[in-house]
Amino acid sequence: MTTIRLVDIRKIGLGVPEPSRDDLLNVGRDIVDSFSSTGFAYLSNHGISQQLQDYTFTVAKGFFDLDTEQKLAYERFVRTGYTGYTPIAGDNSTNATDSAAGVTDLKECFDLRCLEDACPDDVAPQLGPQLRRIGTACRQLSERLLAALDAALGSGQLLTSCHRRQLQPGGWTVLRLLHYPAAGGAAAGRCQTRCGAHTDFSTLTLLFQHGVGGLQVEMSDGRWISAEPIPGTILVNIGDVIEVMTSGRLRATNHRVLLPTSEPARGTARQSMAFFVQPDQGTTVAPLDGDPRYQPIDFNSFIQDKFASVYPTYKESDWKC
Ligand SMILES: O=C(O)CCC(=O)C(=O)O
Ligand SMILES: [Fe+2]
Repeated sequence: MTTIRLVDIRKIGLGVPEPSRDDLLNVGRDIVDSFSSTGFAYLSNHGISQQLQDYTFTVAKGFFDLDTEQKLAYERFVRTGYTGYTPIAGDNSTNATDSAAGVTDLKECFDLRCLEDACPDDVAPQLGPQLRRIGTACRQLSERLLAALDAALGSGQLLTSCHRRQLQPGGWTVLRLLHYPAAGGAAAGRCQTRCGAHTDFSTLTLLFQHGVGGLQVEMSDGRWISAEPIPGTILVNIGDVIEVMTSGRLRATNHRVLLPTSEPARGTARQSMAFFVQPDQGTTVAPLDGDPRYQPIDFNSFIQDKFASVYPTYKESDWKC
């Protein structure tokens, strides 16, 4: 049976001041090995402290527990730009893949695009500072992972050099808090799933799951396997960018979070956090080997088309950070 591998990244984790080239290559190979079977890997000994993660989920919960009107004052693409709050049914993942368009996600989110962006300080004073703290750690870790992948894929400094603006003006990387409310009784309304099946539009995604599982990953034979949270690990997956770069040798894998059908799981809320590592503005992504089956992607247009397909409220205005 295929399972998602666990990769010990201690030698390139944030506990090490500067990883050696050999360690980047060796850990990169282990990660690529895991990606080639499932598109995912659990990373242990990454160096992002449990306390930092736990407190972020506590602060996030405080924000999501606010009144809807207070959260809607920061509605993404309506009251704010790329940093902001997405209400339930405001972003439907499945629409990006066309496979089941019209399916509505029972989730709400808060995204941070640039560290200096305004956050809801009046109603959630801890949210901005905490997102900046964990966002900075995620950026540092992703820089290590990109360097390891560059070494393992033989791409020189290609990945490293097109992700220099993470959470800064000119970058597309984003940190997203997700909250899937309890779905007991009528709460689910017209929502049919927690997060519809999709691939990520990212290069890589770092996913933090807060205790409650439900994430599933599609294998190449069409079976879905569970990606339950493993304490102390971060789950990382490939997005569309790496699939194009490697001409499909590494595939961006479909994944989803279903609404549980039975109690008490249905009545239990779920929280997660995703750090979507995405190329800087102005990047064109092309297959490393020039494979003509994969057309180069202008990432600015690519991501805006994706936003337009998942966000009913998306407008192209002001995409510069
Ligand atoms: O909440 C999760 O575990 C998955 C979320 C996800 O896949 C996404 O937001 O792209
Ligand atoms: Fe995803």
